[in-house]
Amino acid sequence: MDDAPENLSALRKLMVQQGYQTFVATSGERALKIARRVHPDLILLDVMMPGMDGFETCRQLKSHVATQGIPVIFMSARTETEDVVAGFDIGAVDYISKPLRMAEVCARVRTQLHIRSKSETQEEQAERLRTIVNNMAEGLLIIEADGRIQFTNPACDKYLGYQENELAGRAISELLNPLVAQEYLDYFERYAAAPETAHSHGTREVIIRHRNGSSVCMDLTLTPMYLRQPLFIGLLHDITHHKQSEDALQRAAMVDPLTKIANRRHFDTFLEKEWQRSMRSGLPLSLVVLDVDHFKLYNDTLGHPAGDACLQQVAQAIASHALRPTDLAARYGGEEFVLLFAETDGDSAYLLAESIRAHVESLQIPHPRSTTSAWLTVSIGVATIKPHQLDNTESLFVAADRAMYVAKEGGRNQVQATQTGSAAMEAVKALVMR
Ligand SMILES: Nc1nc2c(ncn2[C@@H]2O[C@H](COP(=O)(O)OP(=O)(O)OP(=O)(O)O)[C@@H](O)[C@H]2O)c(=O)[nH]1
Repeated sequence: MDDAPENLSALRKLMVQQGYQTFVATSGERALKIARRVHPDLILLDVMMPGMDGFETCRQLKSHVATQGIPVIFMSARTETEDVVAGFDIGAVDYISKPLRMAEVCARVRTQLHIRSKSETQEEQAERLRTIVNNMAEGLLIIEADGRIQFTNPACDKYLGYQENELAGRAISELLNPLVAQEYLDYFERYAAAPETAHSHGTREVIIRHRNGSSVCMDLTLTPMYLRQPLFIGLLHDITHHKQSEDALQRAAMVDPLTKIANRRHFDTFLEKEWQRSMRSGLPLSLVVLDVDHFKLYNDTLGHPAGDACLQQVAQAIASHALRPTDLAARYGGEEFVLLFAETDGDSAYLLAESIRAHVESLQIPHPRSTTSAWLTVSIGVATIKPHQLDNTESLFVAADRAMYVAKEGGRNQVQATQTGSAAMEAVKALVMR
């Protein structure tokens, strides 16, 4: 922009020669209009103009959001320091003195365009990265070597229930369990001491404390980075849903579909665990085996679906007696149920078995053709053992089964118990006695 047409045409010619697309204006108003319309990469502004001068034009360019980013170079015969400083204060990027030396104009224009194109790419890149970080589904954390959180993205804040910037400055130990946090801190320290030798920490499943106190299960991928200082980029991936369905599947695999109490597989695992515990503690373990009396007859008389419903009722009654965390009731097969009472001696187990028997009888499930009772009944065998290294669970089952058959033969609807002692211990004792 210049009010002198000869200056304008000389400048235009020069710019066109350099390969720039050029627009000219002889007044501030016209220059503003063109600037808003074509959004040029650079504006050369004459300072002294009739009407709106160059400084005012520049002020207006800078006050308008669409034009404030366009670099302005002043051209003026007024080259006193205060004029030049005033030009820069208004927001110019350069100040060229008149009369113009065209080679100098070209050099200054080239420099400004170069700076602008570079800073634009940097800004664009930063903007792109910001958009990605703010919109990605994964939670992002930047952690410093001392375990302090430097930055979190919105997904991370959302997963963990925090406001924007609320996590910055906090320690990761506030989010993780102390052992896991210490493991990470040790890793950070190792990496900070020798960044070139340390390996990536990879991905692991962690339980993170939500702001509301609950726990969320997440995959945390940690990548070390050296950006003027050692930093750790954490990526959080929510696996709570995945975990829930995994847990549901696992639970389903432990439950008998008909009666909804533990299945045989679960019982065997449970027994194995309690057996080991009992060996360490020296406390007795009692196994109760129950079999529904004349159940074939029940099915034959009332039909298989009635048999199923009856098994469900019996299962619930039995399970209601497994009250302690060390007790477990399970359907072991067909119409056979088992209960484990850990840390329970023979007398207590007998009493428990007797109350289960009475409970089933009290359900008064009609069994029209039973020769034992008008109601459905169960026969129960109890075996108790203080297991030793050389014993196995099999022998406990055999003992309880035998007791159960004694109950069947003794007229059904009764409990029979056997104190097996420890078969292995008995064998050892027998050897010593010899
Ligand atoms: N309705 C139903 N019946 C089952 C199920 N599993 C096993 N049974 C039946 O349970 C019956 C078990 O019969 P038996 O082992 O001969 O013994 P019982 O008739 O109970 O007689 P005792 O044990 O001698 O008192 C069989 O007829 C099986 O078909 C089931 O899931 N549902």
